[in-house]
Amino acid sequence: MNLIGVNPALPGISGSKKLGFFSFNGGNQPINLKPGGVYQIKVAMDEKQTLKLDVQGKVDRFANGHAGKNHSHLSTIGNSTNIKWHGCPVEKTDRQKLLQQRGCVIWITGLSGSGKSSVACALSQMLYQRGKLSYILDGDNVRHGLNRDLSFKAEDRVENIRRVGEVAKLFADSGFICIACLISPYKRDRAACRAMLPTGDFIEVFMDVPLRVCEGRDPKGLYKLARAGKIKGFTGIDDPYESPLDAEIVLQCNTGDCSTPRDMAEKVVSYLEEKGYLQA
Ligand SMILES: Nc1ncnc2c1ncn2[C@@H]1O[C@H](COP(=O)(O)OS(=O)(=O)O)[C@@H](OP(=O)(O)O)[C@H]1O
Ligand SMILES: Nc1ncnc2c1ncn2[C@@H]1O[C@H](COP(=O)(O)OP(=O)(O)O)[C@@H](O)[C@H]1O
Repeated sequence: MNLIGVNPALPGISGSKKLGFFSFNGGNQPINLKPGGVYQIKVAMDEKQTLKLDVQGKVDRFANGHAGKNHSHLSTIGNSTNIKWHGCPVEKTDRQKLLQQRGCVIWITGLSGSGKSSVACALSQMLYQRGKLSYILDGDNVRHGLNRDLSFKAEDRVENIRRVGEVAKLFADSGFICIACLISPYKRDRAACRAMLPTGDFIEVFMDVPLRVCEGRDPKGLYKLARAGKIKGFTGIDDPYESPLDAEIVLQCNTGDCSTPRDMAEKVVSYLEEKGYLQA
């Protein structure tokens, strides 16, 4: 932690005072101490002449990905004016300790029929068997409720992804491993969802399955209808899909002979394990 412009008379602090700004995960963030809270604050200078602060007690902590969280002032966020973030003492880290896992978002993108839902279900099952909590946000399912007002025209797909991204962010903040599986055809929208989360917590999984394989499966008969012109704007037929170039995990299947959804999910579990998401 690099402290900038902090009042050195820290031990005498009382009431609610903003101490200044410190660098946390790369950004300058204010620390607020609450009236009535008990804090032990150690200040030390390291060999690089950087002030070090060690605060123990109830402190408002900040994490990346909480754009617009302002603990002291009224804010305008989009069309919402005069709003103020309400912090609570039980935070993400506390929930994660309880669950013995780290909240994150596994974002599975790919064409219709590429196997997104199958991998999501296999992954959720494998995590459950290990005692890890996950929740699936499946595009098809979310369109049955929260996003029932949205169509498949470009601007509605954008809104679909934005809403699911925001919900996924909340799940991750709750400590869950949130598995979002949507076509999510536009790079920009996936990048926007990535930007909602702390670095590393958005794990993009690309179902790299070519159109001919997906079309060959066609479990819902939708490709057939799209080819017949009965569905307009179908992804991969007459609507675009922008493949990711920087996905954390690529699950490939070039032929009809693919590895099973379970084997694919295994790769995601290994990634989570390696990155420390399966422990607090
Ligand atoms: N025009 C069009 N294009 C693509 N897909 C269509 C369309 N119309 C209906 N469907 C069915 O909707 C499912 C995709 O919903 P998503 O919310 O994941 O789509 S998107 O991310 O907003 O593009 C998708 O489900 P999956 O097959 O599970 O991907 C389709 O069954
Ligand atoms: N790895 C796989 N190998 C062979 N068939 C698969 C595989 N994954 C999924 N499928 C089949 O492909 C079809 C589409 O799978 P689904 O998971 O619904 O894809 P999506 O959610 O991307 O539309 C289903 O009939 C499913 O049983």
